[in-house]
Amino acid sequence: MANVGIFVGSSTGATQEVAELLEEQFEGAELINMEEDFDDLEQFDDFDVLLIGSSTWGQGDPQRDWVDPIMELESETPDFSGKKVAFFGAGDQDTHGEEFVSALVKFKTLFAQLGANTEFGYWPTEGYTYKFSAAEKDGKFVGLAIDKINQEDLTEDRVSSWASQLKQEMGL
Ligand SMILES: Cc1cc2nc3c(=O)[nH]c(=O)nc-3n(C[C@H](O)[C@H](O)[C@H](O)COP(=O)(O)O)c2cc1C
Repeated sequence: MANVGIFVGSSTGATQEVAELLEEQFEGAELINMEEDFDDLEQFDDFDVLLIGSSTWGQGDPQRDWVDPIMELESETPDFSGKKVAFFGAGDQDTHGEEFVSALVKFKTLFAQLGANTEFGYWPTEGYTYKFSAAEKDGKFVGLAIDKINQEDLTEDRVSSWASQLKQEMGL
């Protein structure tokens, strides 16, 4: 099995919870919390597969623990060609439905610019009610959208189906 690294930024634990569920699904995966475990960009080198997790804040912004790593990725532009990358994150489609999980697209754009293959883990928008999401492309989210605040009961099923989908798409 490929080395899977799950990198997650989470302020109230919602995206962290998803990361932990994913860790159970991918045998041998390593979970890196961006606040507690992340020191430098070389940590991405250890993995063939990256699962990148971030909630959305402000006007569709990434979670705060990602701010510095994103700036470093943008300035140092490491070569991520050969890596398979997918994205997940929590949002609030009711109170923040004007930018629901919008941060996911920023990660997808960045990792694609670094040469990674990011065409994995598109997720249906059916079953969500939101006004707008920058993370919606051709009628699908560019990664797994989770809403712990309004749809917590759906989280486990969403995570396990997304994990099965990724295993198939990535050939894991
Ligand atoms: C000030 C504030 C701004 C937020 N902005 C957004 C947003 O733009 N889009 C969204 O989907 N959710 C937004 N949220 C909701 C959070 O993403 C949501 O609470 C999420 O579960 C937090 O996940 P975390 O605990 O993994 O950080 C916002 C919440 C707060 C308090």
